[in-house]
Amino acid sequence: MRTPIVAGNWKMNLSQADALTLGRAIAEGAPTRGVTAIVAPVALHISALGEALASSPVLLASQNAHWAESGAYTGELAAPMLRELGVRYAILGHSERRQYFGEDDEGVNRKTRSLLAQSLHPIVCFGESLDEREAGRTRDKVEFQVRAALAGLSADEARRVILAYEPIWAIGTGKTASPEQAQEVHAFLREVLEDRFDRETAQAMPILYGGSVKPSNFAELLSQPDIDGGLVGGASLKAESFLELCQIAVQKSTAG
Ligand SMILES: O=C(CO)COP(=O)(O)O
Repeated sequence: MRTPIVAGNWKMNLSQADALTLGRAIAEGAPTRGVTAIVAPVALHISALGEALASSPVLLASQNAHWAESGAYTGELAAPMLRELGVRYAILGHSERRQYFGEDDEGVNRKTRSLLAQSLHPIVCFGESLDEREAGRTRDKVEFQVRAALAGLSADEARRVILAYEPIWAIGTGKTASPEQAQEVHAFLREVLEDRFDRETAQAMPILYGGSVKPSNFAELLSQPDIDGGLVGGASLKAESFLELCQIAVQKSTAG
């Protein structure tokens, strides 16, 4: 069975003092089993958070990482540097990075392949815009993005990747995809993964949903068979709601 995942993407929020307060509260309340809890602070705070979370079950993610191990890439973050600070995951291809920083499918694939080689787990984001959904192009878009991100990977490598379906129209808007809308896309992705790799790999890979996830809608989203967790923005910035999401995930794993 796939362990449910609750991943908090803090985006460009919180002073270091506030990030530490939040991190400590999450560390204190996080369940020790039944959920993989992950937080992604801004890079500046990763080191301090690493210490605050050290003896807790909460794992650290970066919001980005470069493909190279080091070199002349001003402003970028290398996987070995992140690993040194205890980071295990890196969010790649978030729609905000695609929109504002020119991240594209080719770059996401390059990062995915090199981060796997450098022992980080990529959390690969993708999703359709409102125009694409309304034009009936959701499946084409997500299939294209997922195939592009996973190009060149072996099945063993793919199993170390987390996918995150984030319909752009649902991010930060308060509009969540309905559980049925999200499940339809997740089930379709499972077929794409089976076609691309094999059935075991398709079943093993976690597919998260992201876009206005909160405690009031998470249980229903998670009750869908192909939704394995949430990539959470706004609701991850408060310990109470993040921990509530973790508890909902634990309920799913003990029930299923
Ligand atoms: O972009 C997101 C997570 O990566 C979703 O953000 P919200 O949960 O604030 O909609």
